[in-house]
Amino acid sequence: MAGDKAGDASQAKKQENTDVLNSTLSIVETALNKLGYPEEVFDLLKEPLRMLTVRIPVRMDDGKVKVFTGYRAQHNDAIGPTKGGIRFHPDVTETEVKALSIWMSLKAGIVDLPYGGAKGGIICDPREMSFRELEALSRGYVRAVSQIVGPTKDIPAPDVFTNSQIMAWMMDEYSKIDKLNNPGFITGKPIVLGGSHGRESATAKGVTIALNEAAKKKGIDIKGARVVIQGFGNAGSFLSKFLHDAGAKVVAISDAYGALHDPNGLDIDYLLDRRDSFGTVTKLFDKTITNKELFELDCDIIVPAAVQNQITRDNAHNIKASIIVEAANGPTTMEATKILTDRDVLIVPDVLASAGGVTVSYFEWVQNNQGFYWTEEEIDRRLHEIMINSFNNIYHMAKTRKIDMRLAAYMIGVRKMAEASRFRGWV
Ligand SMILES: NC(=O)C1=CN([C@@H]2O[C@H](COP(=O)(O)OP(=O)(O)OC[C@H]3O[C@@H](n4cnc5c(N)ncnc54)[C@H](O)[C@@H]3O)[C@@H](O)[C@H]2O)C=CC1
Ligand SMILES: O=C(O)CCC(=O)C(=O)O
Repeated sequence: MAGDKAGDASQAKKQENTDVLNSTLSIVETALNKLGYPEEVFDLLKEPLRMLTVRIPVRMDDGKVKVFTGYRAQHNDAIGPTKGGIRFHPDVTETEVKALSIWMSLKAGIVDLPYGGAKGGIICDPREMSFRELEALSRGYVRAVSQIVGPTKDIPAPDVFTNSQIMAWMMDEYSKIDKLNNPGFITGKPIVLGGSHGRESATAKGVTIALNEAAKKKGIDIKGARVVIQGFGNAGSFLSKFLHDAGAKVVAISDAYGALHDPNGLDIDYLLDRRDSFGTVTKLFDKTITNKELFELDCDIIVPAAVQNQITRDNAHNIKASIIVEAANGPTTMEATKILTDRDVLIVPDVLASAGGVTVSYFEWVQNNQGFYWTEEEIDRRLHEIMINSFNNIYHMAKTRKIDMRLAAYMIGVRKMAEASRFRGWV
């Protein structure tokens, strides 16, 4: 028995930590320690203030009722209402939603929005559901969480496998419950329902700005730079277009089913034309490579824009890029971050690189509240200014403190929330 236990222990030691909540908390704790906050601040921030689990019955097209499980985590509302997307994905877990809500708090801190973080998720596979079933699920989720959300409480938005149509159904359902037309309840809506110009492409635009800044630091010219992008959904597809139009060579893209590679650069406009609404395109091709092979391709820049834990200690040593810009939430493990940083690969962390989405969501909410709408040029100008300042603050802190950009981003992201919690007398 003792021998078995020793074997189990060494096995556990060998396993890489891919628990996103656990990893995030260890960086939050380090950031708070470095900023000189007492342990009680970490104690407050290590769990969402509220975590609601809901069960959503939906009558499916075959006449049977299927009950889905969903979550809404509200991390910290010391600064203002909480904000964050809703994910529809078969792999959603309570732990993942908690981690995602903490990342939202950090993003809001980094780009200095008057929000705390939140996130929602439903365990489902929308790729296998009809339009009608998806509408029923979206409306059911809003009814289930309606007590804790609202334009001055918690404002949802799109994330993986959710889009402006789903936001529209959710807004309509909330407006019925609230007996008011309430566009500020949710962001990422269609423009005709109070959506903002530029929200659909905002995450990718923010990533592009961060990528450009990182390339300047590394002395890489975007024109001709070879870029690999994982994920061809909202973030990945717009990003491929922006980079292609800027003269970069997008040599590979992927979706959940595989990847396409051409060392001479892919025909991005053709692929954009053929992708479906879930960001799937590789199924149309015979010659594909795997998502695993994708990360080991010859290239200058990699952008993971799909799901978490894609760059791990198993592939970090084989990565050839000198810049990684994290459009996805949590794509790189802590061990991989260390391996890559030691190899002088510049990692622009998710909480900075992907903050363009929530920034333009904030603009959408402001426009809904004031009932006066801005042009796309206005949105772009404001987004550029915020992303460039945020990038440079974090880069500067990383350089002066001799730490990686992830820790620097966490230090900047957590500070305002910790201060607001202190002023309120919570800690
Ligand atoms: N949509 C937004 O505004 C924001 C999105 N993000 C993050 O960006 C990432 C992508 O989100 P979206 O583009 O909105 O999602 P999406 O649903 O539009 O697209 C997801 C893409 O990832 C691919 N994918 C899904 N599972 C995969 C897997 N296991 N392996 C490889 N590829 C897989 C899909 O095929 C699709 O191409 C997520 O991590 C999300 O949290 C971050 C900030 C804002
Ligand atoms: O647009 C928003 O409010 C949230 C976007 C989001 O979920 C994210 O940044 O991960």
